[in-house]
Amino acid sequence: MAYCVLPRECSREIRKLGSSRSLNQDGKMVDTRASFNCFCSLWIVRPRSGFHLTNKLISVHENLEWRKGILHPIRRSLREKLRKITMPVNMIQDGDGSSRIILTEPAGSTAEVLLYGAQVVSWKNERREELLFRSHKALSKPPKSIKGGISICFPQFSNFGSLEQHGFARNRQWSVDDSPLPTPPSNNQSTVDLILKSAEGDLKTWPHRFELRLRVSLSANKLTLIPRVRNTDSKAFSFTFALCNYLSVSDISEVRVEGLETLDYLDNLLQKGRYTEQADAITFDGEINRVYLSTPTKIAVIDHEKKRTYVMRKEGMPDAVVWNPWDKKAKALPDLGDEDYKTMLCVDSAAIETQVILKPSQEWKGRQELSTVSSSYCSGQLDPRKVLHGFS
Ligand SMILES: O=P(O)(O)OC[C@H]1O[C@H](O)[C@H](O)[C@@H](O)[C@@H]1O
Repeated sequence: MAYCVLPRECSREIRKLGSSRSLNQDGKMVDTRASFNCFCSLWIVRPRSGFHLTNKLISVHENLEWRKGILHPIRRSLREKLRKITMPVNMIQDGDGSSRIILTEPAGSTAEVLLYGAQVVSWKNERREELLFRSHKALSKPPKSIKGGISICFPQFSNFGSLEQHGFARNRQWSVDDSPLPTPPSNNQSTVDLILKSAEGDLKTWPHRFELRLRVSLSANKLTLIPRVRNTDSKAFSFTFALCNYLSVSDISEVRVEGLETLDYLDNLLQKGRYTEQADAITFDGEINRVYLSTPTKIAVIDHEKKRTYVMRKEGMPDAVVWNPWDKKAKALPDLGDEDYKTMLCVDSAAIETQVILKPSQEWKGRQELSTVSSSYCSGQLDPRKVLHGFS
């Protein structure tokens, strides 16, 4: 059984495709008692409304349509029409009871967000290439979040405090936010707003009432995350925060991070001691686990082998964490494949060194934009001007 959120604007187009029938798991038309037109005009189709959708319906938004009882690649004329309308947000309830939201946009890129932990577990470009790493040994069952994607560290980053590693927000069930940010999402952007409110159980370990919101927006070649924390308590509280981004890279030995040179960092491998980065750019030949402090708003992760550069822009999160476990640590981590360290790099947006302090009713807001560009070479060297300044 699937939940499916359909945009009202799509209904006319889908009506043209449809009949008063639905699809079964094999993509074959089956009779339904109600009319297809009718449920297309609803925003949210819930099981209790009597309509049983299968995940195949989602395929409409993945450039497939059904004709004569089977799925076909979508016709260009229809695709053009769908391009002009706001893109849909689809929520799927999987067999194991977990819920995932699929974001799509006209150029063809997609993202997947779990309600569990508000974790982004997939971001694919228009060529269907996965841009986020996911462990081969990821434990995908709650209460442990999946190792990979983008996870929320709140109210504590890592072990910088007495709570569980990275805080509890990534191990809680979130909901879709029905009072989201007032600014409407812009055109050709697919957005979902999620919320986590303090629960009685968590007040025992972290005695502060809060609302944590996350907006995830997908547009062509760009994934934007906007976290917000509101103090709904009667006393002030403080927290650390991070968006833990597992980037997929072709070979960690060929990766270089620019934008962190000359900065001070706390080295988690050396009792959080403070050091100054001496290298021109960060390259990798062993375990690294550092919190770079007061970083610029733009950081580039250059994957030489793939000729792809991730550009990260961030606001409200002055620090940046760089983590790769390398071979020994990878082997010791139960939910990471032994060789996985070669194809991943964590570069996190974070607020760690200076805790965020919120008085009652105050709100903190961060923003992170991830995009990719093709890396260019000039006599075998990367042109840093292009990477850091030329692709806005
Ligand atoms: O394995 P996780 O709990 O998801 O954490 C993954 C990593 O996140 C951050 O980058 C920390 O600096 C690391 O110390 C930690 O191991």
